[in-house]
Amino acid sequence: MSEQLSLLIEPVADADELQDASALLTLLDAWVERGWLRALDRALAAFCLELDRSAEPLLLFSAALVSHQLGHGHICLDLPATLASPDFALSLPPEGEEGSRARLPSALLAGVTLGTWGEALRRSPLVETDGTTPQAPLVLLGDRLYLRRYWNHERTVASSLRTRLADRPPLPAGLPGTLAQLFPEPLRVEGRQVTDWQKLACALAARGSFSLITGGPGTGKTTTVVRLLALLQQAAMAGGQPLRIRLAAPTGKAAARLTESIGAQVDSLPVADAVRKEIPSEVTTLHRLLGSRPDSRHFRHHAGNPLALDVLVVDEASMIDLEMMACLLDALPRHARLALLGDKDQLASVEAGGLLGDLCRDAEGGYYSEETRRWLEQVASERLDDPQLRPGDEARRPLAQRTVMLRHSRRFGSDSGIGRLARAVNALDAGRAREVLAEGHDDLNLLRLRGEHDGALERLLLDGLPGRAEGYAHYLEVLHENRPAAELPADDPAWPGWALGVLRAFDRFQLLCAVRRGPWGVEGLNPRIASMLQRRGLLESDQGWYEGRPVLVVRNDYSLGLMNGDIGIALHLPEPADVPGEAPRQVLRVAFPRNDGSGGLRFILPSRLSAVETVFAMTVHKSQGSEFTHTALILPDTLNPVMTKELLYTGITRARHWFSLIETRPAIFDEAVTRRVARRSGLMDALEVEGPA
Ligand SMILES: Nc1ncnc2c1ncn2[C@@H]1O[C@H](COP(=O)(O)OP(=O)(O)OP(=O)(O)O)[C@@H](O)[C@H]1O
Repeated sequence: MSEQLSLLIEPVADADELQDASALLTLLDAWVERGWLRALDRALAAFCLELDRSAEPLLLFSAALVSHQLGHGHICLDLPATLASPDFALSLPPEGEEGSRARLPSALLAGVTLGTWGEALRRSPLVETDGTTPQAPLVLLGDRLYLRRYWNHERTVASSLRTRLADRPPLPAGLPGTLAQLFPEPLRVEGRQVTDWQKLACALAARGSFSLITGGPGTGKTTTVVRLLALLQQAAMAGGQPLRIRLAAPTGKAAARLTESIGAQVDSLPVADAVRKEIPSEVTTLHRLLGSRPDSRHFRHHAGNPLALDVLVVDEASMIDLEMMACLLDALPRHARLALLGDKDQLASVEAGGLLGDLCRDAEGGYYSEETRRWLEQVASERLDDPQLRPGDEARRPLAQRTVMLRHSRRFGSDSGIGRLARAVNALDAGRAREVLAEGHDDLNLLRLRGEHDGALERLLLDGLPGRAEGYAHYLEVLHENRPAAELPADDPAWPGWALGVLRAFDRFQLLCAVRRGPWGVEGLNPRIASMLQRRGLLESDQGWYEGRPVLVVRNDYSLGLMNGDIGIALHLPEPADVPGEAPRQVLRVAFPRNDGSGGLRFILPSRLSAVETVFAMTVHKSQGSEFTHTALILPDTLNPVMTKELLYTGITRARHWFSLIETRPAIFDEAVTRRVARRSGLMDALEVEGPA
């Protein structure tokens, strides 16, 4: 054991890292060695000490923590939240090290108060507090400490949104008539006429140059946006000038899914063919839209070279991080309309600063001003009498006037087990969630494991829910049973047809994990599942590259056309024969969907893939933007900071038809339901005035 580690494990009674900079750096070194901090976090503290040799240890510690928080998706260090519960707020000890006896942030911060912390930061020349030290690497805004770059991003986003929120572009001509044309029938849910939020969302989005449409799975976000585009395009074409419309999503997988669902919806729009033709169904990734350049954080499109478009719709907006949003707003022409769609209750982006949850803070209550409410009721012929709605004031809540929450799920109605469970979890109601699990819904399945080697796990993962839902044996059976004859030439369409069938079959089941490490994390379960499948005779091997290995791309690779989140499967495929007439040689290649809406595939040699992981088990974070016919979520047997209701909600709502919850210890689920992600940013403070409307 290194000397630094032993220092950690035996807490030194009078060691006070907050009195001595070198003691602090030694402690940070030890945290880096344990994987508690990134080397980058420690380097920032050291850099601050280089800039100011007399920097106080508390300042250095704060710098390391700001950087650490960025790695956990928080764009700033929230001082009061950190002091209230240091270890939870900082996610230390990290996943897999629960119960560690190491020195914890709570021990270090025990004697620190909000007052003394703020004073220490304000005393430092490295912290800007009032705009007079533009070179300072850190910025303190109220009780939030930022790295300057992220503070700049937050300011860019806030100021661009403020400008857009104040815009009143000309209303599309004949708006009430077009709304009635696109929504011909009043909305009835369970026999009762209710407010048609889709129609209201179209109206609000047509009114401004920025709008937010949030809703859970199947609430009609895609339907709404297609009708919005029809509305805008019909009006523009009547004026002789079609709009340039672009659609985008944060990941390739989400873009592919949306391309498919938008295509189907555009076909059934009640508008003239000419209008329908001017509504695109191809959805691109944000990186492609902005023109990403290899090895650079900068995009081809920016304020100096704006995007050539009039309307931009971005789906799965919960996955957009702050930096991407800043780049997007920068590249958006001043006159263009932007609509963001997503589910505010999902986990935010892994990158720092998930925005959607923040921006939709008021969505539940509506907070429409009297003027907005009257305009909406008039233009859409709808009544806004939902008891959840609260009155608002445009000056205090300008964003609320551009936000609509869709409230009726057509996929998960009131009797759907998945829908009921998702709603209970979302409401942080553990008791209700337990009741739903016990109600015996056909689309829900609860498996409580009796120990690590309970055979029920293998049965569920391989065979699914017999007679109802598939497990992993299914796609391998498709692989083996539908394999084309070996003598078919390499260019025979049977090969891509087979590969596509295997990929589709794989989509029918996915195991999700809350954590990466340990026996119940992806690292423990991936090799276990491969060996289960090999023992069944469904895989030829469970090591290295083998036929049937499913892989997840974990980094964009523009040269191969692969995006983070793409899933491929290794298959033996024929090479063109060297000698005509000879049987083709079989080579292992990985089949990936093209994800461009074409339904095509690309086949890549395993040796060319550098950033892929086996994906029998996938983290919930990585599953965002995807849906699987049967989704199983396995929870670990210890609680850790990632276990929150957002994680559970995101996992549950990845299920299209069946959801299985696998518990390794019961209390973990109940505990996690009551905990929520506290993302800290100052964005809403910059946009809206807190307090009663
Ligand atoms: N106004 C409507 N009238 C009839 N059917 C609708 C309407 N809105 C939505 N649907 C149907 O409900 C289903 C879900 O709608 P949609 O795909 O638009 O929801 P979504 O919120 O985008 O879903 P997801 O969670 O998959 O992103 C679709 O089958 C769609 O055709």
